[in-house]
Amino acid sequence: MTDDNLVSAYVADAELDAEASVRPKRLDEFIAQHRVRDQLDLLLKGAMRRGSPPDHILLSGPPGLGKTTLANIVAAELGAGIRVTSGPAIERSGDLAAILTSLTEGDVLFIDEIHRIAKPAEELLYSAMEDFRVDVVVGKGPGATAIPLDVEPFTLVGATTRSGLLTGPMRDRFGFVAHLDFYSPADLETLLHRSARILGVPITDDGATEISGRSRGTPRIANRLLRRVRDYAEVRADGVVTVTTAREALTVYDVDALGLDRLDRAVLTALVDSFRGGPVGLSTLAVAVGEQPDTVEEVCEPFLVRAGLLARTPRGRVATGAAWHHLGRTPPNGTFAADNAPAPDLFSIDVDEP
Ligand SMILES: Nc1ncnc2c1ncn2[C@@H]1O[C@H](COP(=O)(O)OP(=O)(O)OP(=O)(O)O)[C@@H](O)[C@H]1O
Ligand SMILES: [Mg+2]
Repeated sequence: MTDDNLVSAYVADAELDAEASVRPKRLDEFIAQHRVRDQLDLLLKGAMRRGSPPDHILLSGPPGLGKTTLANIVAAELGAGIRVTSGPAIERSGDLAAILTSLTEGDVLFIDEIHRIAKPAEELLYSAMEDFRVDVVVGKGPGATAIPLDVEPFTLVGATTRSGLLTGPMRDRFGFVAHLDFYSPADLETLLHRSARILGVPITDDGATEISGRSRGTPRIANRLLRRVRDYAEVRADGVVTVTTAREALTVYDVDALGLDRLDRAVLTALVDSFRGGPVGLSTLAVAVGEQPDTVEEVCEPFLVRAGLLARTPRGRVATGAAWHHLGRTPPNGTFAADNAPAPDLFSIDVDEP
């Protein structure tokens, strides 16, 4: 992972091990998201009392907020085995049938990115979810026969960052749907203290506050910034993560006080300095920062919009008053939101569906 995507919500392969070391294993270690936690707690305890698997569970929400973590927690709380696969990995319905028929009673089947599952496999999944059986077609052409096979009662846990792309029939087959929201800075502070304890990193309260404010409401980013600040504190200071080491480290890594990285700031600076705040078209803006329009649109804009720094209007991209202020400039009169209304609540806006 390069410095440039230190605040990306997506996980890099190289950091999977680092993530696993701080991943909560049980529901009571899972920070915040109290509503989801309470509901899950009831669902799982109810099922265990009855001695039958709980309803199928759909977890939706932006990357890095804890869907995979919760899927594993569900299995751990049930004392069940877990099989893990993903929508893109299931290319043929036969692949899925093989997985389903090998499940043992009570297993959890976790399908990540379930919105990307191929259509024939999705249809097979319907009957497995509903009736715990699948029809496996053997042979081709007129001689093909469908052999019904039983599937042991199991719980499907599906995860998606794009719940809007799920088909209606798919969504209807989940008895429990949980939507994960962005975390408040206070929740991320709690999370950072927990991770620091596990990693054996001394951290002060103001150090945690400093990092939490730059983490874009996302646990994955908070943990990643903590690892980088730890490096800095160990190499350039006495190993303690304080407000000072956090600030210095994140300056080195180019993550600013709002969690914007170099490209985010380049976009805002171009908008403000070269286009007087806009409106300006996406492709013109992308050329100005030397990036592909897709990168600007998909990597930078979602957070800039959520943070109330950039607006997409029919005439193009516009810097808000908050963006001018963030760059230390005074917005001219008439700037979009130049009255500088309070920044929108960063953590309650649903950006699941672009
Ligand atoms: N509520 C939480 N409490 C503590 N740590 C958390 C919490 N939520 C997420 N994390 C941490 O954040 C990291 C990312 O979480 P996770 O992998 O579950 O995200 P995800 O929603 O599955 O992301 P993606 O959409 O990219 O698959 C994990 O390493 C986990 O340690
Ligand atoms: Mg995941």
